[in-house]
Amino acid sequence: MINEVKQDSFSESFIMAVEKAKQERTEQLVSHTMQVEGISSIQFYANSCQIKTSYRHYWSDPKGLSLVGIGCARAFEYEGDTGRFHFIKSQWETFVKKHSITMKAPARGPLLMGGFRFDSKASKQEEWQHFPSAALVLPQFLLTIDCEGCWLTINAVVGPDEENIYQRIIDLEEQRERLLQRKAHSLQSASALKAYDIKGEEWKEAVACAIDEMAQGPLQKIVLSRSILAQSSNGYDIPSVIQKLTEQQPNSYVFTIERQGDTFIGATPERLVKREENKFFADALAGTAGRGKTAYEDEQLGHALLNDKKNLREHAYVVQMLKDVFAEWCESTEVDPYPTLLKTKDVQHLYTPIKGEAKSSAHLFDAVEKLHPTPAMGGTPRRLAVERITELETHDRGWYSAPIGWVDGEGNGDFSVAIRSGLISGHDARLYAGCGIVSDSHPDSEYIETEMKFRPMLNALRGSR
Ligand SMILES: C=C(O[C@H]1C=CC=C(C(=O)O)[C@@H]1O)C(=O)O
Ligand SMILES: [Mg+2]
Repeated sequence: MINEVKQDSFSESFIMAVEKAKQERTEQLVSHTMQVEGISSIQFYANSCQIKTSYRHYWSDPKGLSLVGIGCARAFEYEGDTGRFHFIKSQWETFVKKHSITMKAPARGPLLMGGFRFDSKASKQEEWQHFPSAALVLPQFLLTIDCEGCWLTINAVVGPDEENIYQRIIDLEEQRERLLQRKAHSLQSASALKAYDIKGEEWKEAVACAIDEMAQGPLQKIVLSRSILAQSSNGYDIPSVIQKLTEQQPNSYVFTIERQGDTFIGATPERLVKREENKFFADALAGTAGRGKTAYEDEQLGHALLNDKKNLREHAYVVQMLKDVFAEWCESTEVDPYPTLLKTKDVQHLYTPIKGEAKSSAHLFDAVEKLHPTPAMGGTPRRLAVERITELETHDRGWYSAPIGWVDGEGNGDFSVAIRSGLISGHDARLYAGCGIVSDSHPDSEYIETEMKFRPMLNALRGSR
């Protein structure tokens, strides 16, 4: 990897890499990171609308890390129905080794952003056509904002037969200047948003059917989701929607994955797994109540949730699964004995974080594969629940409730599960929300729970506060 830190040495690094590629007859990675000032992640994203590209990624976590990836220096994609996690892992490991990638700090420098489809075996519907079974991208431009500052990385892969070198450098430098322009993005709200229920009654019937099935076993829990369609006559201004989500959902991971003009976007409160060297972190987040209108009412609702048998059962399946999986590859695991509450603007959840120290060099993608889907997204037993989801749901989940996130050149990274989300294409936004169904669930109250879970996206699309 040719990586210079001098502020304006990108063109030198690029030329050196081309020379090396010609000498060694093999491709080279140029990755150039420099500190920048005075640009916000949303401004950067908004500026990227002037650049023609099929790939845009946004990620911000509740602790203050933001990543914006624009363009694609290399795509790692897989469309098959088995082995996708292993495929992506080995391709990225080979790439990292070949280019001797090292990081200056986690998430500053070469990293992948993207994710996976919920179920690689389920048949894909038209609306998800641009979203493969696995798709992670090394962005051409990456903005990293962390607690220490703001960095811009330019990544480019050059080959031995590279031509028009100077033109490529000029183009990249011009794009960099455009991305860093400091003019405030004027926020827009989508006017006249209309939301349509899709097959709501059918969904309740599917929930009732799952409850009946549980009486006979072996199905113990299943997460069933539904979809609604929101339409706006103006279309949507994605940077404005991101801005609303970050303002309204500070306890969530705000993300977008844009591919060929379609944008998968959301604000999820649920981490799947994070790796920091040999430490792994995961969240059990399942069991839901609404928020109160007053502090007193809110506390009452939270207290009732912490003592509600049905919600505690929904939650316990997730905690048990995380414990079992962590026990396989961690030598020590820490998990609280009782759940606490995690509150977002619209709902409160039962929450149990889990932490483990890996025995040996476990890879983040191995953890993602073992954990996905947890019983907060799929059910128990896992394989049966996923099969029944395909049969009982009437829409294609696509990337909803699937692992999305980032991984860097040293294997550190963070994946969440893409809930409280929707797929925007032109004037249409398809939103998704699901609920953990157990034997003492009631279709009508689960329906109300999905209505609460649609609110974060509906409010952000409307631009309301
Ligand atoms: C599947 C979703 O939520 C999951 C995460 C937290 C709480 C859940 C619940 O209480 O049912 C769900 O398991 C969704 O928001 O679409
Ligand atoms: Mg629930």
